[in-house]
Amino acid sequence: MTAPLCVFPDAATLAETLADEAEALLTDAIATRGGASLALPGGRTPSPFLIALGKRAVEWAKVTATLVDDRWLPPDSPDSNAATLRATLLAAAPAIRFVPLFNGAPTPEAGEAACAATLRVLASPFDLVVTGMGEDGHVASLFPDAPDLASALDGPSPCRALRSPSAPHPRLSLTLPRLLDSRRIVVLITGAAKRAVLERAQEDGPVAELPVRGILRQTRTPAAVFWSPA
Ligand SMILES: O=C1O[C@H](COP(=O)(O)O)[C@@H](O)[C@H](O)[C@H]1O
Repeated sequence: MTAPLCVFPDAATLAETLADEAEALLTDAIATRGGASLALPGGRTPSPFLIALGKRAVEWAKVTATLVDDRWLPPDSPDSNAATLRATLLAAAPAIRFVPLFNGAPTPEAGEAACAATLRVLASPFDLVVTGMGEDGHVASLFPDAPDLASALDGPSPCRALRSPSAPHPRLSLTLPRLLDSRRIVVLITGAAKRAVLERAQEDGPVAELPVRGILRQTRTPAAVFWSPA
């Protein structure tokens, strides 16, 4: 595995340590380039980190944030990743320029081209990408059982509409090349089940079987896995 595994005693320590690193990266980007950009995960695991990050003294008006993926749902849906971000980081730091993935089109397939156009005008590379991982090895919404996965693991588009028979809601996800178009990428996971998946991902096998391998194996972007037991 090229990405080191950083083990923390608990989720709170993990969250504070990652918030420290994110604060330093954003502060440096603002000082060096006048602005900073990051892409953030949905799901349940990242909330302590997003809350911790919101308490940091960053010049938030100079920060642009988007999501690594979202469920194709209106932003007030409780299952929307944008709703989670609004309830955590954006509640504490409303000056952030938030660029949602959901754009109101009836399906992610219908919204994909407009979303790709929006993403293409964002800064490249991101200063930081944080992604979660599911127990099937998916990162962002790169699900192993999504029929269109191959086109999201490779290819020029920054985002893809994806549907997984095992996941609720159709999705819009950053593609693997866009996720890796970052100065730093961190996979944020907790629990024994995900640690076991991570160990399986270190074995030989295709990226399409466990998409997290696409982050662990690459050498383009400095990567790490942050894990705590709970
Ligand atoms: O559906 C999703 O799941 C993954 C993992 O979520 P978690 O609740 O197990 O942490 C998440 O990283 C992704 O952004 C989300 O859309």
